[in-house]
Amino acid sequence: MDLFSQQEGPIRSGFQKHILAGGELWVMPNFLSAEKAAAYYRQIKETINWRQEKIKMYGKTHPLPRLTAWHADAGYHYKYAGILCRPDPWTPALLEIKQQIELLLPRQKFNSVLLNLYRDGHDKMGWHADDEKELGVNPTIASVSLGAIRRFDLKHRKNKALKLQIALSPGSLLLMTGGLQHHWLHQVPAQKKVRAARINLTYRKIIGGSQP
Ligand SMILES: O=C(O)CCC(=O)C(=O)O
Ligand SMILES: [Fe+2]
Repeated sequence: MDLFSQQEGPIRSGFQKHILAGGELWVMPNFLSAEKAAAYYRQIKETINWRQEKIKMYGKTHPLPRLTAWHADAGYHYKYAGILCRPDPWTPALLEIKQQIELLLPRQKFNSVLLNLYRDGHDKMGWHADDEKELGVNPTIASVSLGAIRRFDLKHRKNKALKLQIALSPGSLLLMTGGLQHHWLHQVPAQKKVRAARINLTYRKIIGGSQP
């Protein structure tokens, strides 16, 4: 049994299945055409109210090394790294992309998206798992990449020999599901030679809308 076990044919064959040690990672490199990906990149970069969040570590505050935004159905707040995100409403582009992903995954509906803007190769995201309790057990997370190609690394939490590096190109769709968040960590490392910006959209399903 895996994410596409009841679904043969063109949808499944558009995906590369990468790992299966306790979790599943699927990549569809050509989810969006190059033209569509470029148009969404421009549109999203310009229309989103990007925020510079700060995190507190050892009593000191640091700016997050990327800009972020949180768009969701009304009432779906999200808390990570001590940051409380109040939802902004869906924009047409974010909703359109969500619907295109849901066509591939008929049993999965998302109610939120976390946006990350890596302004250049200095911006990054450290090792973590998307294992907040609001996502439930074994969540399916759908991640769309736009703009610059960046590296995406995964490592198994216990078995140091299990690791994977992939390049996420614009227009690609990556799915993380099964026990992946439980058994693996992921990161987007700095790549200081990269000059261009990258936008990443991670669609999620938050369980139980919470008011702060
Ligand atoms: O930028 C990416 O590809 C990863 C983003 C991510 O891991 C997250 O938002 O939790
Ligand atoms: Fe993540």
